[in-house]
Amino acid sequence: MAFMAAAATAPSSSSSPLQLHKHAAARRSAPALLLRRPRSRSHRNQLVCSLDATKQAVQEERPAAVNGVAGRTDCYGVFCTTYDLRAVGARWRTDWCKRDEETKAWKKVVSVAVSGAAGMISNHLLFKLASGQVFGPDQPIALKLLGSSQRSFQKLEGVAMELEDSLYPLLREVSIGIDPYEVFQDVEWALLIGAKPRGPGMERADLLNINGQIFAQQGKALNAVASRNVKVLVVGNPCNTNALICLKNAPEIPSKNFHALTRLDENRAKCQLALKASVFYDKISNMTIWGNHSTTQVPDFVNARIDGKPARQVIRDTKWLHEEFTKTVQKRGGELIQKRGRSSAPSTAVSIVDAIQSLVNPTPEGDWFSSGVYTNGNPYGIEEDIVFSMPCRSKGDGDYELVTDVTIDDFLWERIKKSEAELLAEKRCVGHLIGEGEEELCEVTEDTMLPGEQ
Ligand SMILES: NC(=O)C1=CN([C@@H]2O[C@H](COP(=O)(O)OP(=O)(O)OC[C@H]3O[C@@H](n4cnc5c(N)ncnc54)[C@H](OP(=O)(O)O)[C@@H]3O)[C@@H](O)[C@H]2O)C=CC1
Ligand SMILES: O=C([O-])CC(=O)C(=O)O
Repeated sequence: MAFMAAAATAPSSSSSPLQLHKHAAARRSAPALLLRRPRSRSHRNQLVCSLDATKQAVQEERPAAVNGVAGRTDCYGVFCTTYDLRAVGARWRTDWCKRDEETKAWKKVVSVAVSGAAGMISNHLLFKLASGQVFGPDQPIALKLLGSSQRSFQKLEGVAMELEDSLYPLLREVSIGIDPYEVFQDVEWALLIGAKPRGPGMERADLLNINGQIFAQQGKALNAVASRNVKVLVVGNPCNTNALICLKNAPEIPSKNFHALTRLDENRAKCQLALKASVFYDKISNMTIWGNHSTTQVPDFVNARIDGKPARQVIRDTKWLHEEFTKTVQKRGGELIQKRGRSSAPSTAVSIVDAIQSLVNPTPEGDWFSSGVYTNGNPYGIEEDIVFSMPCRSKGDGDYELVTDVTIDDFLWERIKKSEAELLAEKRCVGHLIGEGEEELCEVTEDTMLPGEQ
């Protein structure tokens, strides 16, 4: 794993951050006064604004920065840059202390792991995370980027360099690696995006198996090294079953902390209702996606509201609701792939932001959001022990409760059961990954499709 540090409050220099680092490293052999860039506000206070700063800095100095090599925990780049205070001068010291004043209200750094960090979705998401858009403008962040192979390590370095060059003040640390046991150390959030796409000729069962292995391993790693209250959002497909595999392999982490992303589907459903009702998106509320993130998902127009009124009072076209709306949402991902040639990435990143924000902010009164969550005592009569998208509310503490005041009519129920059956079939395919039987029990149905597959 390699470390980098945010350039935002680094001293000004005509060198690039990487050059700056090399310069600092070159100076290291001289008995110069070196200061490693501190990572937290309180740490920075100690190092920069107190009289003992320089002494302590010299004691704390880490080994020379080295460009990252997979499997090594060396650091490079501006995140682990050492600074020569005498060279930088008094003016910079003053600025830093002033900045420290400005950041007094900052919270403790939140540590967020992202797998598939060199992929398309992460390409959008990481910059939203680093900017403060997700966790808030007073929330410094450490990003831990996970790739899958030696080959992807170089790509991760490129991603890290772009983060470095973005000068985000809240980005306190970036580390990259390919070993989940290293990358997930003490993380408070794990956004599991990395997964293999289904290749030509690959059976659905093969995809479940290949990606399932990834999520079994990552579940084990989270179980071993992550924060005991880590929140896990599984994006990589098939995300519901991957989330199930992940949580089953992490028995020491509450199952309730695991989510499969169905927020993109919720956003798509809101968009379609807004379009049909000719209202702005923010008028659509109480939108549930039931079930699997697949073409069997059930976008719920029965409980959805438009401008506070039941959707069916505003949209009188029942045929459209039953047929077109449902199918459009179910197949939106596939349609997009046909038009764009690749699966949705920016809108998925936005929906990941929405999903996190729904957990870290209180849900607006009377509203709810959808998430694929573990069915353990659910009030709807859905089979237990699967990951199923359902309506949730949060107090903003990272946790959620299921919403109980929903109506499930025959139309919804019939479709919910179909999605449930699909998830049960997927679960039978991954029995060997969750300690419940053999792969041979796998029988995938025609309906078992990702939104991107048609
Ligand atoms: N739930 C939802 O709503 C949606 C889910 N998705 C799913 O999200 C996933 C990612 O999509 P996208 O970013 O576009 O895909 P990309 O192919 O662009 O990126 C996937 C990334 O995952 C990495 N990866 C593969 N295996 C692992 C592993 N074991 N650990 C860490 N990283 C790994 C790959 O890099 P490398 O192999 O080089 O490490 C690659 O960088 C897909 O499964 C897609 O189907 C997409 C849209 C919506
Ligand atoms: O199938 C995919 O990879 C894309 C996907 O999940 C979606 O767009 O909803």
